[in-house]
Amino acid sequence: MHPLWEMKSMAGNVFSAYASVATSVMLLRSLANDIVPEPVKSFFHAAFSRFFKHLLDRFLGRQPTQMTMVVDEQTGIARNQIYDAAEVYLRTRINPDAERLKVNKLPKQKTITLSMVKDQAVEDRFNGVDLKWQFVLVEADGQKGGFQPEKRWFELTFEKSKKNIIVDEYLPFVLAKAQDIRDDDRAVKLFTRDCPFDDDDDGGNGGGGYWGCVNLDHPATFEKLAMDPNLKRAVIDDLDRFVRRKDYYKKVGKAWKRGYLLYGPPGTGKSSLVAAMANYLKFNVYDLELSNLYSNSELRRMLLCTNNKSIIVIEDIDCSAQFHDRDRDRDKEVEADTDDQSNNTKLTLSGLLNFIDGLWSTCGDERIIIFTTNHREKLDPALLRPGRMDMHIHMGYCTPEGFDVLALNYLDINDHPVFFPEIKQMIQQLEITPAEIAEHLMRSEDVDLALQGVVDLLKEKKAKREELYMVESDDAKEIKFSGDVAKSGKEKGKKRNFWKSVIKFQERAEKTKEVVSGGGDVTVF
Ligand SMILES: Nc1ncnc2c1ncn2[C@@H]1O[C@H](COP(=O)(O)OP(=O)(O)OP(=O)(O)O)[C@@H](O)[C@H]1O
Ligand SMILES: [Mg+2]
Repeated sequence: MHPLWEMKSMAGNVFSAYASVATSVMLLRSLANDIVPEPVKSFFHAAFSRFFKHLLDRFLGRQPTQMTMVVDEQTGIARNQIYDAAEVYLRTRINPDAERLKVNKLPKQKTITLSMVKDQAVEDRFNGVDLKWQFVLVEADGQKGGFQPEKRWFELTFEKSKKNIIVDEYLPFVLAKAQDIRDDDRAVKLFTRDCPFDDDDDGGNGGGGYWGCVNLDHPATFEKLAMDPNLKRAVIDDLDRFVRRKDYYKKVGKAWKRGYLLYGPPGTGKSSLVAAMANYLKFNVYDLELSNLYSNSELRRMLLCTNNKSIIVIEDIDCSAQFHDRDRDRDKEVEADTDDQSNNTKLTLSGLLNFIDGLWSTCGDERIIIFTTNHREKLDPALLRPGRMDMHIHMGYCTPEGFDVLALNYLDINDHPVFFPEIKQMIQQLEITPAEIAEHLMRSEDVDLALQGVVDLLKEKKAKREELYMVESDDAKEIKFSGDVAKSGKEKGKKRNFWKSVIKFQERAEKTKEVVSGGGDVTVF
């Protein structure tokens, strides 16, 4: 056959095949039209068109359909939480090789932060979805008529079909992550009643008018604490368990709070342990001085003005004279109740305990309450009852292991061939506090001189103790109270308030900073 005829007949075949397929499709369509209900039809129609569009995009090498969400800095007059969270979160996503970055540090921030510059983009990936954030900034403009303030927003671009994942999972993830980062960077605050400042500008009601606060820049950490390693581990584990058990507390119907009683001689690190706990958990500390309070209602008001994620510390609970006899307290309350003055009863132990157990249980999360005492034996049994304080922590005299921690902390040394064995041997035989040793370790920058100071201190102590033994049989009691413990100032009622000294120290540091930076132009508050 002539090739031209051959082509013609092939074209004819193709045409007739196409015509028959088209007829069948039309037939099927009209059949389907009659049988399949309208909603099902439109569902399949949308699904098929999406599928074919996707195939076509793939085939032509086109990007799948993207969508962009605009995250404005403000929503109306309020700040947009997603914008703020994105700003914080994206710091962790910025490519460190970027050619331009913004660098910031606020006065109360602990670390320097990097942030995006105008038009910078940051890529992210979440559950297999690729995302791109872009920071857009339109500078303030006073040229064309009215003043246009600076406008900032983020544009978040991703594959359109993943919108639900972004809204339901990714953005909540960004919000939570940003909160974690903020918590990490947050300076721990110390609240006391008569603090001269109130620099609590974080928008919370942590002060509530009753408390003044400063940043707690105390360097205490668990690593620096000289205490029994097993006990230290147990305390850290207990804190970890406490903070991660929110749901558990809810399930068993218990308030999410925990109580610790720290006891031991003066200078063994009880207050330092509280500061270490606060730094570890990033919880604020409220120093509740009971001697300043006169009624249960005042106490209740103060406690209600404390924030979640906080430690309330009541130092030297044994020194609060009114807290010795609970029965007497109860009698007083009954009297007051009959006078119809129940809200203004005198401050009592039962008032405190009731508040901790009752009212407070229903308002407030993640609270830790810590009592410290030098004399556990003097405490009201109500405080010691099992279940009242969840953990009793004994801070004891310095041990050889404790000395290792102190030497590393104060002198940066792990060992010393001459002094270490001698010091450790004497420490084992004596009752000496970490505070006393720390004080001597700080006396010189010269390692040998500092260690020699500790040896002299220990020898002196040893000699005194031997002297004490020699006369003990005559009149033990009298001699004991003329010894070191009595001279510590504690027994004489001149106890130094740890938290006030922290504030004083920080005040002094601030003033020194002003002198250095202000060239003599000092402002004294
Ligand atoms: N266990 C310790 N580890 C490290 N340093 C300690 C320890 N105990 C005391 N110190 C040092 O001694 C100082 C005083 O300790 P701290 O105020 O914590 O003792 P305390 O037990 O609270 O005493 P007090 O019963 O008098 O309140 C601390 O600032 C710290 O430098
Ligand atoms: Mg103390």
